[in-house]
Amino acid sequence: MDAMHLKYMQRAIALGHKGTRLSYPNPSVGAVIVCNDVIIGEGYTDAYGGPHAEVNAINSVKDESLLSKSTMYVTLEPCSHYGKTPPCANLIEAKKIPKIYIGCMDTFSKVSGKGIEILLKAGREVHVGILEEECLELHKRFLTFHNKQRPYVILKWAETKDGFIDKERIVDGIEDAKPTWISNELSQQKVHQIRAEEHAILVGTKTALKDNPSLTTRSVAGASPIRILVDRTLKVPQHYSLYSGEVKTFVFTEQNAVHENVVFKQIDFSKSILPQILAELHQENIQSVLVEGGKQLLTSFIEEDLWDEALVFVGKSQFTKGVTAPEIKLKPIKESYLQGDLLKHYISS
Ligand SMILES: NC(=O)C1=CN([C@@H]2O[C@H](COP(=O)(O)OP(=O)(O)OC[C@H]3O[C@@H](n4cnc5c(N)ncnc54)[C@H](OP(=O)(O)O)[C@@H]3O)[C@@H](O)[C@H]2O)C=CC1
Ligand SMILES: Nc1c(N[C@@H]2O[C@H](COP(=O)(O)O)[C@@H](O)[C@H]2O)[nH]c(=O)[nH]c1=O
Ligand SMILES: [Zn+2]
Repeated sequence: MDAMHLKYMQRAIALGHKGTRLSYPNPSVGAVIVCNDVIIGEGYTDAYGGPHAEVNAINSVKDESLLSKSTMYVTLEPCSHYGKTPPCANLIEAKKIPKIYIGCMDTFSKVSGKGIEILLKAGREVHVGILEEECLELHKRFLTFHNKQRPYVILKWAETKDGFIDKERIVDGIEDAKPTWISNELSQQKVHQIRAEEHAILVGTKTALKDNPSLTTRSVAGASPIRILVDRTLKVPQHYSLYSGEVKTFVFTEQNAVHENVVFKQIDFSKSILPQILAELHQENIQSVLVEGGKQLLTSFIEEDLWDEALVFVGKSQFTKGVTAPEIKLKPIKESYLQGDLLKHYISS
């Protein structure tokens, strides 16, 4: 592929990343319009209900007469259906844009191939699969949500150099519950950034009991994800942070209960809870979930093969004993350093 096409698709991808989370439940698409090797328009998907990337890119072009001599680069197949806005494929056709380079197909059943069909029928030159891997990465949450009928699942934990996620610690007092910090401050800020990119965040009962987490994004600019707690018998005290009401919170339980700051969702604990939780999150239109622990909950996602990515921060300390870390029997696809902490990035096979 010509380097020029890659360069413009790269720009479209960068634009797409700007809209992540804001566009839910729409995918955050990026689009660039080029005429005579000059970018004359660009855009990304607005917050839900607002214009799609292609519309914003077309509207940003000052001299509309150039559109009939231009090329559009768009990260995802243009839509072909009437949702909150009319189909982008029809607009591209109406504006007489002759060439369209598409990053990846939209496998969402209402579009899947139909956007491309409109453009081909209109006699346009269409190329599909430019920087496809990067475009699939950009749209991973949206595509997983529609293809697998569940949110994109990211596992995350911090472990010591010798493989522990916590010290040996008995918390009966409950009042003093707080996490044992393993990763450094930079990693903790990175975690807040990761939280800001995801739609929801999930923890198990013992993590909530021992750590009293807030699960917010307080050290970065983005919004906090919807908080989700698994608490079969409602052991977590209601003066704990998860009941603060500062962020929308769901509690999956077997109990029939009511609290003004959380939504209780009853599930059947006599069978695997993960498919039930994921189905309910799908129902709630939640496209991604970050699972932050603890060991039992993370391990069940690994054993039931219901995960897509894992992020493991390895700190410098050693505990010798304590709560052992979950295990992923794969090689990381990437390793990077954050001021001495190692961040291992796994992709489910
Ligand atoms: N370093 C790090 O990154 C992190 C460390 N931690 C640490 O991990 C420890 C907690 O881990 P762990 O003890 O494994 O506890 P979890 O947080 O995984 O909670 C376990 C409890 O949650 C419920 N539960 C979890 N998974 C399932 C499942 N698949 N099906 C049904 N119920 C489930 C059960 O509750 P019930 O028994 O009521 O049915 C279970 O006893 C703490 O010490 C915490 O500090 C936690 C998160 C991150
Ligand atoms: N100990 C530990 C983590 N612990 C995770 O962070 C949660 C606390 O979140 P918050 O209350 O928002 O600060 C805690 O319950 C657990 O899920 N995370 C890390 O990145 N590094 C660490 O060393
Ligand atoms: Zn569209």
